[in-house]
Amino acid sequence: MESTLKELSGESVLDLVDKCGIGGGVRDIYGEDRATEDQPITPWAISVASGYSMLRDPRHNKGLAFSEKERDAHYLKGLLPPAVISQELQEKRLLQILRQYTVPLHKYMAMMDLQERNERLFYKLLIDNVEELLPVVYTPVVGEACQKYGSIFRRPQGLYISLKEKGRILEVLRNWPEKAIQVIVVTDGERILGLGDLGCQGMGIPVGKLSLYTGLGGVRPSACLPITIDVGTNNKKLLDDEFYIGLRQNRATGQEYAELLEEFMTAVKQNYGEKILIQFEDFANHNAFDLLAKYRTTHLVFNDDIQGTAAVVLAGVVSASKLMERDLADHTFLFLGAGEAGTGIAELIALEISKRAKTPVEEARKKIWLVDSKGLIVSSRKESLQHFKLPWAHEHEQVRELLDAVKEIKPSVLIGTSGVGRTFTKEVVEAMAANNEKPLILALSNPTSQSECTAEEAYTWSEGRAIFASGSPFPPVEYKGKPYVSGQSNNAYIFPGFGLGLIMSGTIRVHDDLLLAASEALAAQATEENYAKGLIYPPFSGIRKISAQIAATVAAKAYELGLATRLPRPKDLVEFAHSCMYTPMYRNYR
Ligand SMILES: NC(=O)C1=CN([C@@H]2O[C@H](COP(=O)(O)OP(=O)(O)OC[C@H]3O[C@@H](n4cnc5c(N)ncnc54)[C@H](OP(=O)(O)O)[C@@H]3O)[C@@H](O)[C@H]2O)C=CC1
Ligand SMILES: CC(=O)C(=O)O
Ligand SMILES: [Mg+2]
Repeated sequence: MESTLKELSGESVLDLVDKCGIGGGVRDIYGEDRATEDQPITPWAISVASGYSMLRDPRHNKGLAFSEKERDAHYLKGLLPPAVISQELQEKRLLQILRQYTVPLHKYMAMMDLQERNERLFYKLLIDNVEELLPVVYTPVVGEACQKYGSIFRRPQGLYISLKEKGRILEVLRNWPEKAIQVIVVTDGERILGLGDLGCQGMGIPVGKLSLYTGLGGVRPSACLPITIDVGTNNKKLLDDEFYIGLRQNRATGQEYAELLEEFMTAVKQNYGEKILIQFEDFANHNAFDLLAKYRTTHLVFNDDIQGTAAVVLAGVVSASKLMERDLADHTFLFLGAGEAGTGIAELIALEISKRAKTPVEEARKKIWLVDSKGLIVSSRKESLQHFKLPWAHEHEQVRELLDAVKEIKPSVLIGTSGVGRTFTKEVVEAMAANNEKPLILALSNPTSQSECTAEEAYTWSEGRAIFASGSPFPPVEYKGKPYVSGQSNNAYIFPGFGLGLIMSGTIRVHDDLLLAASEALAAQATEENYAKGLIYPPFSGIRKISAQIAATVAAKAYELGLATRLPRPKDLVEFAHSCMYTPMYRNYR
């Protein structure tokens, strides 16, 4: 292997491991990413893959793109029809097939089949057509896929850890075939998008998020591990469903739950080391905040719903402020929904305002108001509020309805994080438009069915004046003959680049300043051209470049804070980020 790597890069294995492995960094010990398209690489497996097994291995399979030489050398003759076609042509054919499906779930299933069959083609298709395919492998369609996961189940993806494995979690982790894991996305399935408790069927979410780690952030697929922790479900419909794939019992809670999670967190570190990144995803808030608080000082963890969402929304608000010609500190914010996303965003906005104005964060919080299922969060409710709502319990009389809260508080920014669809009614949007020349309205709940309002509603009810973005995408809208393109305010803008930045710098802990850095990097990517169209985020079509910028900015901040362990610090972090990114082009096999 050493000579192969030397040929490829002119460096020894030790040089490479030193550069990319020890002390963090993206490992490329097989030289796959360094090889140019015309340089041959070895298709490493436990043994050299060949013949039929090579065709069945999604990491090496190229289908009809195997050359004559490769077919000869790897015992593929006769296993493929005679035609040799390029990856580009394969991509064209697949796109045509996908576009023929009229049912979105069928597109999702076709994409999952492709991922299982030919990994590089899957990622090439996704990267080249990200705006078209993001809604398929991610929200909204992944939501429906999770709801029907048992019925559409074909081959298992990811690792399932259930209560049955208590006491043996390390053993289960070791069953996973890849050893050099760098990022885990884990859920317990209790709050899947805005669809509630989907138990073990939440697996679609870590699988989808990790596809984006690779497609959008360039983290090697073999370094990604999706995990679902199955402690049961309280979803009666699923428990009664004969095709349900999870444990058929109500959720474990309290000590039983905490012990399983503790064993999991310990086993992950034992198996993969200190620098394994663990992303908590779609846990219910009664566990999410506690897990984050418990493990943020001992593990490299972050909660995407609380922290990733906060970074992307802060970036959107900063961009929108330019369009609104206002300072961040001059806004008044009102949230519908005071859970993970709502309070996470609120806290990061307050932190940014306090840093900019050099005022205490408590002062900055006073301009931010939240409404939960019981109404406006006010100080007279303090006795019964969950701990994460307490900082937002300002002095005010009780207000039950969102519309009344909008009229009383007169926010310039309205953010929906309730998980309940159609809650930004015509009256609510009209009230926002009555108080603001350009109201900023963010309907963040996913999937589309749970969006607080549609793009069309936001533009029509505000007479074309709203600046609007949503968690799941909406098609362009025409209002009074004028086209309106809305943005997608989704943590997918942040977590792939954020994770890459942590990994490539060997960062050992997540600090709030890293989230602020990621947010700033994203906001800086929005251009005048985007603003002119009313867009507060750059389009997803440029996401790999955006992710590299985010990764570099996050890594730079991590070095500054002394949290990065990959030394020496690369001089040009943007260039380093690009060089670390997985590219999905086929490689030639010797
Ligand atoms: N766009 C993005 O990137 C992201 C979007 N989201 C979306 O945000 C939504 C919420 O997620 P998350 O914060 O984690 O969920 P949580 O369960 O933590 O919070 C939901 C909040 O909404 C409140 N709520 C529920 N129903 C109503 C109602 N009818 N009126 C007013 N408030 C209500 C709840 O009130 P109470 O506390 O009283 O129960 C709670 O405060 C989901 O749909 C999710 O998909 C989440 C993360 C990222
Ligand atoms: C986007 C996301 O993370 C959510 O809706 O939960
Ligand atoms: Mg989520």
